[in-house]
Amino acid sequence: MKVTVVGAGAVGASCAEYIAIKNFASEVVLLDIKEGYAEGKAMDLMQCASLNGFDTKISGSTNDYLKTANSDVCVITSGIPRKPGMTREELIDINAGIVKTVATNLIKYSPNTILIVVSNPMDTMAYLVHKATGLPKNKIIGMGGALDSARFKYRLAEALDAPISDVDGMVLGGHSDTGMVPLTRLATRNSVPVSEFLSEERLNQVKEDTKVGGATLTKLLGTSAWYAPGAAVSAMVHAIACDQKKMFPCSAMLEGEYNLSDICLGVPAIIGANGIEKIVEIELSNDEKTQIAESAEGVKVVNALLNV
Ligand SMILES: NC(=O)c1ccc[n+]([C@@H]2O[C@H](COP(=O)([O-])OP(=O)(O)OC[C@H]3O[C@@H](n4cnc5c(N)ncnc54)[C@H](O)[C@@H]3O)[C@@H](O)[C@H]2O)c1
Ligand SMILES: O=C(O)C[C@H](O)C(=O)O
Repeated sequence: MKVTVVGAGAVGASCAEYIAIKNFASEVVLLDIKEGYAEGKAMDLMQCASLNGFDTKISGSTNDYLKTANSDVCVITSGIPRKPGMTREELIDINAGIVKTVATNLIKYSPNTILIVVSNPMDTMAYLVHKATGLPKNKIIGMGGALDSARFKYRLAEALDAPISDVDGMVLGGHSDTGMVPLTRLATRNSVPVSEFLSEERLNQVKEDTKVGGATLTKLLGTSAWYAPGAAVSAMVHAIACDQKKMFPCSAMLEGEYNLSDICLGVPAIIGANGIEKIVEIELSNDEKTQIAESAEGVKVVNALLNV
């Protein structure tokens, strides 16, 4: 399994590190536009190999896409992150140009690759990659819901005073401060609905804290987060590499599912060797359906800013 990660910044390097530590990929290529940066990150990461016990070969490239040729999976993390006080949507002008160029370059050398889109505003960037590359819909996966669900579980465990491994839950909808739809109704602690343990008010607090998870970290860090984003991407790459058929909420191109079309939005999907192998349509309450529809409206407004 050969994986390329474009953008050797905070998220890209974290993603490469987690992929290597899990030892399922033979090769990871880090590519960045900044001269020598990806080579430096790759060398630093390779010097962890004997300490962390992995055999994955990590190499760096300054914008030379030939080195990415025949990648099975390519991850796009290139672009600018937000600063405190900004929304993800404000990144569109700069990131759309970067993501479009990067995606086009990647598929020139790896026409059969699966692309995982991370750069923000992610749902719109995934949509742009569909329009720019014409790859089949199973081959373009937007990463957002895996991260948002991990944050949801963190907040649920905090509220329950329980270990995170006791908790399960999922966040659908757009990867934005207002568009996320944490499914509190379906969240459980060891199969017991969390509403058995938490008041409606506390659950609403969990929901709100989850939705602003990225903004909270951006305020604390001065730039956006990277450890959990990197871990979320590596979990998805792992599912592809090992054909796990694991269900992740991810941004998928919809063609009628959830009554939506021509939009990439966070929905549950089975991820395996063929990328998005199935979009899972779960029964939602009327209130949840409304929230998903509103979330989709928000993403469509941002998509309309693209020249596609
Ligand atoms: N979808 C998610 O859940 C999620 C999570 C975290 C971050 N993000 C997004 O990921 C992106 C990266 O965040 P970060 O914290 O790693 O930023 P960063 O600034 O640390 O890294 C970005 C890297 O991209 C590189 N780059 C810029 N233009 C490029 C090009 N044309 N080709 C190759 N490389 C290029 C930069 O040189 C830089 O090293 C941001 O847009 C951020 O908002 C998304
Ligand atoms: O919050 C951000 O801007 C980055 C990312 O989308 C995140 O959720 O951490």
